[in-house]
Amino acid sequence: MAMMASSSSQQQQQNLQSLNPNRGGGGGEEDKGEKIVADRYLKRELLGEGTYGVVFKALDTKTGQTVAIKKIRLGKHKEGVNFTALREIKLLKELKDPNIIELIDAFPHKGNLHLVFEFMETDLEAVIRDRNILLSPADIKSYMQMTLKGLAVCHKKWVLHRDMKPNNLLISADGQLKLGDFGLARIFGSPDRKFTHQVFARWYRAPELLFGSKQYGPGVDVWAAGCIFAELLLRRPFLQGSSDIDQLGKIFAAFGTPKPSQWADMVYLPDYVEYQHVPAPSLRSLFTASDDALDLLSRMFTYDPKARISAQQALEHRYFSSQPLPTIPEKLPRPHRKGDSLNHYPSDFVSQDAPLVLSPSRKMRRVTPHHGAFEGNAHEKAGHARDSRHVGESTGPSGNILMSIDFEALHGSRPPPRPTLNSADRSHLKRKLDLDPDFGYSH
Ligand SMILES: Nc1ncnc2c1ncn2[C@@H]1O[C@H](COP(=O)(O)OP(=O)(O)OP(=O)(O)O)[C@@H](O)[C@H]1O
Repeated sequence: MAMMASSSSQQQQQNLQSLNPNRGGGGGEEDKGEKIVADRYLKRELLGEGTYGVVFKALDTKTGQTVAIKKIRLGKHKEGVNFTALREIKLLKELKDPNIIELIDAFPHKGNLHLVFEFMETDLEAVIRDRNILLSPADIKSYMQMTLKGLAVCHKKWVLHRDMKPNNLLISADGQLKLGDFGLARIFGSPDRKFTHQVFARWYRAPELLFGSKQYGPGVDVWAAGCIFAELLLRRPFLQGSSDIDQLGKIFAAFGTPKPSQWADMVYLPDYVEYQHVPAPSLRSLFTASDDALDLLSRMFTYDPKARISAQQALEHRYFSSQPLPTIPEKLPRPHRKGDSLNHYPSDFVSQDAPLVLSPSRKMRRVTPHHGAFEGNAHEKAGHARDSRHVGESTGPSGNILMSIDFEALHGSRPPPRPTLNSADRSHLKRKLDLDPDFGYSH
């Protein structure tokens, strides 16, 4: 339901005005030029660039509060933000909860939509990457509890996140974790697939999405939260697929290829391809965690989205009521200053023996330009595998999962050798996952 081009600009501004009834003036905000930001928001430094556009720090002169303004390129939405999007933004403004980042304001300026959020000191990715931070089981429990609380509130209102990953889990000065970017994927469409950001989002994607499901639900966020749980335990991203096919391969290597009895609807999904059977190793062989933690993790990683635990049920799991109780947010360890840990990798970062954090630096993630070679759904990436509808058979004599990244195009060099993943060799599985793709990020 795109807004009609003829009335778009004025209508958009009138609608956006309605998002912020406190702001004076009518539909002529763009005429005021730069002042529209300065009228209320004193622009400070650039904080970074994400999937939807740049984010800068600003001072809200009305309240004295420091805020983060996300400037959303309307790009393909040149005809304006559609009415559905406006309704959704309004809904997000009403979504107030201690574990959801507050959308304070929304307004158009110079053809961009500006979303004003409360300013947050750091994010969970920075915490996970900071080698100076020791995360106790109680700390991990606390971060997971806050993540699930935020999710449960949104799911209760039928809002999905769809882009859960550690850098979207922002942390305030008092240690509260808040879900950021909520609902943006639904409002503005899936993040621009040409940006490398998407590559990392894949690591958190649920199997039903990788198989092309169009009718997915809150389970996709719970799966992603499971990946974040795993990442907190391992201190590195858990399932780092290099393509959608490879992502599914890694999921199946970790949890076993799903049997029809586990997920009957799987075969009907649009991009379903058959994988060679791999048995499930025990979770205990992959994670060092309590029985309660592993039980919850396995419920969050349940294949059938209908059988997967909900965010609310997860909060009621005994993991959260058993000892040790979650650390109170103020006492949680955090990096000293935003970005510090990211700019100064400790020497053990490259050591083979140390737990490796394999995602690229934030800088690279923000500004790396289009690399379409990364993208495509499972169907497309299956290539000849799709023709036979049997990935395990079609990927070579050893049955290796198809690798679809053009490393030469990306980095001008061959990728480092990669381990194969659909071997059923349990004893080596954990090591294989550990070794997995440091595919040239440091190039
Ligand atoms: N509310 C906020 N307070 C402080 N910094 C923020 C806030 N929101 C975003 N940022 C910072 O702005 C930068 C860009 O954020 P943005 O959310 O647009 O993208 P991202 O999270 O880096 O990547 P992606 O778009 O893939 O999620 C990041 O450094 C992020 O930490």
